[in-house]
Amino acid sequence: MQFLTRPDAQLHIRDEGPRDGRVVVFANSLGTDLRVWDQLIALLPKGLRLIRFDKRGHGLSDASPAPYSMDLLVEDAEALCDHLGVKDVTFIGLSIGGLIGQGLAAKRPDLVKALILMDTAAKIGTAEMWNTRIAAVREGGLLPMGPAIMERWFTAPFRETRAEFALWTNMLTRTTVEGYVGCCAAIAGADLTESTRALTLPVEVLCGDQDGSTPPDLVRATAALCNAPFRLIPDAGHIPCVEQPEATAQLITDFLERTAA
Ligand SMILES: O=C(O)CC1=CCC(=O)O1
Repeated sequence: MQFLTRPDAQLHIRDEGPRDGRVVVFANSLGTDLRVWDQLIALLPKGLRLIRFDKRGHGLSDASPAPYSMDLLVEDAEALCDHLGVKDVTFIGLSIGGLIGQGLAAKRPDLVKALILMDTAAKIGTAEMWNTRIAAVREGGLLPMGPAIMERWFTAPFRETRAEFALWTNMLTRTTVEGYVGCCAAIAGADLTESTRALTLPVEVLCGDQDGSTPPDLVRATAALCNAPFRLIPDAGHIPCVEQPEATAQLITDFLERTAA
């Protein structure tokens, strides 16, 4: 078991692949843990060093008391890279993980040499929307809102035909309330428009064509903000790495080839 000790929490991490391989760091979405990358990672080229982590209150990581700030979540990712002694990483962030990636690339250009933003934006939703969700989760937990969230995460064919769908629902609804609302608060307070506009590293932006959480037009606008190519992934909702791992892995592989040292 690998972990990172932060002042107020132990974070579960996974660091796999050759030590001298190109480093790729993954950051998961709200309500998912590092297993969200399992199928995708199996399809990536061999020889990469693949680093993943569970955000606070997600997966096996400790849930420090909410609320969290985006600065804190970016510091967690920064501490992870510093702890493992990696620089020049390619950072792949899904949804809130993409916000973390944008924040880290702006704060520590020495750490991040290339960025893939998946189903994310420089600003996601409004503070009012997130505060409503925080209140609902504090009141009733995650179980009641599971079905509505799943409709945004996955397309109807995936929800209706794939036996594994129930397990992804479990992943969401078993997320700790503290970790979930803590991350909602971080999203509510994050507007990275200006710092993302100023990014100069290679960026590519991907989005499921049926993403109901960060719809394609929102994600496309963030790609335009940082002059990055935007690619739609067909037949996918908010979590293309689960729903379309082959297509997503191909796009990532192409990006890695284009940005090889
Ligand atoms: O819960 C959702 O609707 C999806 C989501 C928004 C931000 C994130 O990380 O996931």
